Amino acid sequence: MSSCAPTVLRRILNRKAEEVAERSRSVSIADLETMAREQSAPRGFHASMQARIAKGDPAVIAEVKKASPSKGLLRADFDPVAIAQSYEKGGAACLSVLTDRDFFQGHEDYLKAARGACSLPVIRKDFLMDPYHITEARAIGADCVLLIVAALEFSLMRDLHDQARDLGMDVLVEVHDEVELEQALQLSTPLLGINNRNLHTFEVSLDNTYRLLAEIPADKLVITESGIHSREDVVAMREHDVHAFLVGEAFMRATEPGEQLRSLFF
Ligand SMILES: O=C(O)c1ccccc1NCC(=O)[C@H](O)[C@H](O)COP(=O)(O)O
Repeated sequence: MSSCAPTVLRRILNRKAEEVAERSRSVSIADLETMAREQSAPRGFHASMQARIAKGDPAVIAEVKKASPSKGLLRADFDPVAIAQSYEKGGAACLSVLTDRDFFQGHEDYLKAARGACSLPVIRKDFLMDPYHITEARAIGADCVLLIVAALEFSLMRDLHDQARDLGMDVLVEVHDEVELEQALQLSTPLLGINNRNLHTFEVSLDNTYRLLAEIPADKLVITESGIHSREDVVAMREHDVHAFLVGEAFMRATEPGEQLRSLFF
């Protein structure tokens, strides 16, 4: 492969732009707005995380993720309803559901099914890059959306943030390095994710969280994302005063994802 080959993040974003064009030909933004208004009120994603931390517990966002570009298929026996119920029983604060179809084998229906099967708030985990995506997120029932700084121009990211907030959703803004962090801190959302995975190279290092922590004001709720696999990882993060986690693979590979959550975190 030539060094000029697009990274997986670039390929995902190119596909997302095509997807918005395709989808808006079959479902108009006006139709999505109607569907969004018909949804039950958003469940408080930030509030659920805060409540766990206030009790001294870890706040775990448990991910419903069938496959990934870096690891391929994670779970052949994939039932979003059973997974959501298992996570709730295991002590999750919130769910993250991958809705991207082409790279993660996700689906919007998985979010609807998972949210309908439990009482937890749910983030739409996808590569959202258009106002259409934000309205669509609320229309399928999402309580929170992910905005990835590496994927968005700042002014677009700010507009998507404001749109999501106007729709009553929380926003998790995700960074990987210092430059991205500077942009993320210009948004008012309290939810700040540090991804330990470089989305261009797939390299994962928990040191990424430790390095960026010092630059983050105390009013932000820091969530460490990706590459958490053991109780030792959890203990080390908590020793650094990181109490919120987004975990996918380590749970998805377990027979009973919620039991795995409990054994890693409680
Ligand atoms: O997981 C991937 O391979 C991936 C590749 C390219 C862009 C994003 C990717 N993952 C998204 C995530 O951030 C993770 O699903 C999430 O943080 C959980 O990570 P893990 O616990 O390592 O499954």
